Amino acid sequence: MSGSADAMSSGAPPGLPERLRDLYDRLLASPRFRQFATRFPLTRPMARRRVRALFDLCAGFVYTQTLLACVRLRVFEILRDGPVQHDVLVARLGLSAGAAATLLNAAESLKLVARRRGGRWGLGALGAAMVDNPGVTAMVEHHALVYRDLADPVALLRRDRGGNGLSGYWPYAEVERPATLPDAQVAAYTALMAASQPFIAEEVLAAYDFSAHRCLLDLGGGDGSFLRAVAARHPDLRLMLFDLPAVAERGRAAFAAAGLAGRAETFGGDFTEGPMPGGADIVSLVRIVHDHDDARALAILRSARSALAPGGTLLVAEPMSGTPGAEPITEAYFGFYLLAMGTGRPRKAEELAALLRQAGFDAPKLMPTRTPLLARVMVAKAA
Ligand SMILES: CC(C)=CCC/C(C)=C/CC/C(C)=C/C=C/C(C)=C/C=C/C=C(C)/C=C/C=C(C)/C=C/C=C(C)/C=C/CC(C)(C)O
Ligand SMILES: C[S@@+](CC[C@H](N)C(=O)[O-])C[C@H]1O[C@@H](n2cnc3c(N)ncnc32)[C@H](O)[C@@H]1O
Repeated sequence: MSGSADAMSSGAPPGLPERLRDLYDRLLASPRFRQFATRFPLTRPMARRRVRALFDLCAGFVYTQTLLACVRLRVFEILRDGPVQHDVLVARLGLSAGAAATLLNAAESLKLVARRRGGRWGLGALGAAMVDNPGVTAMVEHHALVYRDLADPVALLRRDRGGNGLSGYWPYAEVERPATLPDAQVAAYTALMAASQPFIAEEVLAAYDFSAHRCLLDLGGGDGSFLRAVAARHPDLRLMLFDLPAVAERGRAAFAAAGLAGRAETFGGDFTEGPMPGGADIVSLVRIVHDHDDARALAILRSARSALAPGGTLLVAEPMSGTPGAEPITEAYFGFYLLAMGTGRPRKAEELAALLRQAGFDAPKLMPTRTPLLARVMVAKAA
């Protein structure tokens, strides 16, 4: 991994004066120097790492599509209970021997599957993480739409706001009155959010202890998946869900199906306008603020503030810019994703904290999360 970390930085030794850094960049950009560095034994390993890192950037889509093929052909499900003989696997994939070999060799190189003794295939280190991981599986499928918008990245950048597919997938990002959206337009994204909620909820629950609270209001809470995850850990907590009417309706049905109708209330409306339901001593905004430009984000935070008495708690959970080690995820992935969606941007913790203060919250504090690249958690108090 050190190779790719090295390639991630500009490569110049840290602390190098700007003038020398310019020189260093010019050296690296020179084809003659690159040829020399590839020949010279002491620089050759570094040169190889750079070639590999650049090749990975060139080939990323092929790696992605290898994963998609494995998901669609249910490779991880087939291998979940143990290694399978090559011929049996090929038959279950329904591919020719040659095509199956191409897929399996590619998947092996990407650590999705692994060769096992006796001509069998088992799960690779990364393939194992795909087993019973419906959130990531759903995202892999969802990326077909994301990459359609990114097929012409320059056109997307020139348009500046909104792709062709994603802004329609998240219609609240583009319509004037999102509260009027019908069920048909919220169903797909609500299901995607529900499927991917477990890996966010786990991070939040490990970072913040809800046991001191009586009632949690989740603003933009989707079908209530986050609230149900918190409820499972905190049996005495009352739950309130606020989302667009069509989404809140899905939440109401899901609470009833989970036997939580007596503990959970649902509210349909627009969280940029209010009014907000009262009675909560903690409000959560999970994967919400980064969806919106500053003015709307501020309106949502003010709504959250209006739902709380002074001293009440606000919890914001989402991926944030400036997370060490997560730069390609926050800057490249979520940066482009939100550009294609048409509103919002990943914010640095300090930028979020400034918005929170503007909206009437004090003492914003970043709580350590186990996997900050998936989500960070900021907590603040209503002033
Ligand atoms: C000693 C032994 C036996 C082993 C030691 C080795 C060891 C420690 C192995 C670790 C094994 C392990 C625990 C692996 C765990 C792997 C996990 C949990 C992997 C999880 C991966 C998660 C991924 C790839 C998440 C992807 C998430 C995506 C793509 C999210 C996209 C979100 C979007 C598009 C959100 C949209 C919402 C919006 C619109 C922005 O608001
Ligand atoms: C990215 S999803 C996050 C859902 C959920 N919090 C999660 O993390 O799984 C954003 C949510 O905000 C809701 N939303 C968007 N605009 C809204 C508005 N103006 N008023 C209320 N809810 C809104 C959407 O319906 C959706 O459920």
